[in-house]
Amino acid sequence: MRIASPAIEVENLRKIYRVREGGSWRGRTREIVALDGISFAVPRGQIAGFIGPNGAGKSTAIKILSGILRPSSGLVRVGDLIPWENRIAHVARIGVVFGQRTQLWWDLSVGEGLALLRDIYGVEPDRFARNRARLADALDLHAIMDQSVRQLSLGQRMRAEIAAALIHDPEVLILDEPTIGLDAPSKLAVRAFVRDLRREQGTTVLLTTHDMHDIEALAERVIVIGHGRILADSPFEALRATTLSERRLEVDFIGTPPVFDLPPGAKETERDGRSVTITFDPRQIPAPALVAHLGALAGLDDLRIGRPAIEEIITRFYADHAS
Ligand SMILES: Nc1ncnc2c1ncn2[C@@H]1O[C@H](COP(=O)(O)OP(=O)(O)OP(=O)(O)O)[C@@H](O)[C@H]1O
Repeated sequence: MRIASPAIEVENLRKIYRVREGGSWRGRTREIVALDGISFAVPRGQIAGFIGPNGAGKSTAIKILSGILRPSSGLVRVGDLIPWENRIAHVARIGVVFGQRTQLWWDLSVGEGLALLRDIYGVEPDRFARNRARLADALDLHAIMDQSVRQLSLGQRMRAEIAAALIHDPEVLILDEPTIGLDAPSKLAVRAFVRDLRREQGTTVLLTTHDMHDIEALAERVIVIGHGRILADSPFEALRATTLSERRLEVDFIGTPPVFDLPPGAKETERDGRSVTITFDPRQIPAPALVAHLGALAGLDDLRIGRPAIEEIITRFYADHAS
């Protein structure tokens, strides 16, 4: 049996930018190593998060994957094609959404823009009609089909951008900050759409975002990049587990909290009015044992166990690898 090749393969990818010091053509050149030999593969049908702090090299990698930029060395295959060598065949197989800039034409209506893309990609009329109707339903575009892109709200424009990226049924969708600047309902709509797309069409998705809720909602796997290198590549839950096993217990008392001892593995980190926050390592002291220990205290009113927020996990992860 032939094992299907991954949708995206990246091997030892390097990109070095050469910039002139001081901007003058006579100045000395300086090298910026944006990608320092990254490797990863995304299997067909997976949603992979691609994250990292500012300047990590994400945009550079995405530009190479989209065929916009040539690497200095290394190998990339997207659906068995080398993006910068087979540009025309490559763009027919991928869809790209850049949250920060539009791919549509400002002066055309959404419908006209989709028709232009039909001609550019050579999508047959039947398939175009089916895709247009499906995307208009799923992304709620009917009311804005005749409106020019210039007049759209950011949320409407992002929905139109996603439709434009998918009108030709690409196998791979690259999303670069697809929820940036959107309000909460629009973010939820984009996430729900991407989830359905993967389930119904089996599209492979590479998702770059600084919104960790996008990652938590969508990515089965997270590739973390920093200083042009892969820092981690694992299921999101594994990243959470290796980064931080810490849990938090908030304890409210009816009056002023008493002073109390804690078992090993737990420590008091905050006292505020009637509440005390305790952080603990569940490998040393399981939550039920800690709760039982506190249950004996007088004046106990309420207990809440929580995990650190996802932003905190990622911030600590970046900080641990900052050198
Ligand atoms: N055209 C360019 N010329 C020179 N240096 C560049 C160029 N584009 C990016 N760089 C540099 O390469 C490094 C990686 O940048 P890149 O834009 O890929 O990072 P990023 O992870 O996308 O960051 P962000 O989250 O801020 O968008 C940075 O040091 C950046 O200054």
